[in-house]
Amino acid sequence: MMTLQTSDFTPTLTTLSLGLAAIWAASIFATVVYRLFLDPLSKFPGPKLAAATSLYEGYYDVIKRGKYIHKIEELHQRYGPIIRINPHELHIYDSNFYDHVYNGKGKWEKSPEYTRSIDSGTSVFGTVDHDLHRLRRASLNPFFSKQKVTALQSVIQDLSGKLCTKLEACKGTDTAIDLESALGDFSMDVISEYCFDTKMGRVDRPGFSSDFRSIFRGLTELGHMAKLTPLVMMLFDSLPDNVVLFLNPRIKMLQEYDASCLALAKRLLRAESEGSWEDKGHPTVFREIIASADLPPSEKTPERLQAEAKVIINAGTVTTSWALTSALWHLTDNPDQLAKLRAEIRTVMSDPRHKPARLQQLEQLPYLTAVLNEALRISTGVTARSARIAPDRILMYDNWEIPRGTAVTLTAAHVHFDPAIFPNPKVFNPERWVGEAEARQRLERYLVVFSKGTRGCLGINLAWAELRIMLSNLVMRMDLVPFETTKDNIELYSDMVVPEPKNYQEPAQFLIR
Ligand code: HEM
Repeated sequence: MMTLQTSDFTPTLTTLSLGLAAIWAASIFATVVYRLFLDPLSKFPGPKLAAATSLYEGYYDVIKRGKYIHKIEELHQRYGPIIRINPHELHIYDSNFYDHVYNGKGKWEKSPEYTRSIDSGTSVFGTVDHDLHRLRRASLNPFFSKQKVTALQSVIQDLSGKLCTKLEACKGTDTAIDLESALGDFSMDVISEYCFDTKMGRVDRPGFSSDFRSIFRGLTELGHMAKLTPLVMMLFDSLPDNVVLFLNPRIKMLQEYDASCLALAKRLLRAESEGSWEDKGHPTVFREIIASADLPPSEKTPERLQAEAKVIINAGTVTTSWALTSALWHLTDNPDQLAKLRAEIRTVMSDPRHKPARLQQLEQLPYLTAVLNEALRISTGVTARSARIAPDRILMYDNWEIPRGTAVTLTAAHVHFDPAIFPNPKVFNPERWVGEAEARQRLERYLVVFSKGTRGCLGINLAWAELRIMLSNLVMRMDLVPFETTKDNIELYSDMVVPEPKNYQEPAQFLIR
């Protein structure tokens, strides 16, 4: 009788493996050949390696930690104002072209490569399709209008007052405060109370040992890897909660927040279906979505509401707290500017502890606006490239025809540091925003920190209200003195979705005097 030996299989398995490897290599070869010679984007300048594979971008962003933003600038100097920076994306370095791509005219989609680095596609932020985005955004817009923010300013005032009182308790002590985290706690409390009528009580907690900075900055670490392959986020999302917690125990706070958003969404949906909805007079984002007559039931599931809550809190906290931290560091570094700012605020706030100024008064102060414009410019908000795609038309840049459906980006930081628009761009100079209305408006066109157009920031009015109220209360109530903190803790060094300074492991710390 014939016996079957393991070795009888060996040639077959080897042949099979080799065959598969050959098919895989051939498909990669074909993809590269297509990208380099046949793809409509192949006519655009740029390094061939970047056109052939996303690993080129990955090297700068994953291995060298968020440095593609600077490499792209270098590539523009070599190849010109429009270049292909990865197999699917064109990048333009021309501040005057920003609002040709980021605007509200015609259909604009987002690129899935970008959105998947932050969101699974269920929230307004992560929506790729133009029409679905319009529908989702329309239900939220009224809630974030200027009128609504002005009406709900007491939420911001109360929390700002609480944080100032807590900071004042450290006056004259040697407690060094991680200001970004303290301000992050404030922003998170504002958003959860303003948007969801839920108190997180982060400012109320004793002490300043906040987990805010490590959590939110840590969240962006996966972003660049997720851009390279969808598998990263799929894997991360499919991990059970306790595994995620084991890998990063600090994430607990966000898990609890996610769970409470889901519970709240379920409660409200149940109340709606039972007709027991109790109107407490404080609108919430969830209620706006549930009440929207235009959104179909599939848009009102608890999971969708939860996704919206998550993205709003993520988008609104690190950004606002970083802009404030940057403003305060630069002001302490420029005592003349701080004195000028205080003199202006004093005209509407003679007793900061007991009678803080109203938002409408603060909005009339030109130097306060100038300081914040400059802080927003130099701190630059979001560093991630957010591509826009015109799905139905050819775009023109100079004599270049950009095929329909192509991902096109400009980088906000390149505009904010363009010396032709902002001379000495690395210098904090609020004075550049003071002057004739016409010149100021011209300059404001280039402040793109909130992006522009249909996909621009949803929370811009809320952000401005927080910035004005918090900065004016802080500078009028105390002196902040940087502690072991230099520009290396503040200046943009890497793009980790949000700006990251060189000394990113150490927070910007301040003593209170
Ligand atoms: C200084 C503070 C802020 C800055 C610099 C900022 C910046 C931005 C930028 C650049 C975008 C566009 C991103 C993209 O193109 O993909 C954006 C979108 C968004 N922001 Fe803000 N943001 C700030 C505050 C806020 C606040 C306070 C909230 C909410 C409470 C918020 C909620 C959102 C949402 C939901 C989106 C997505 C909008 C959409 O896709 O329709 N942001 N933000």
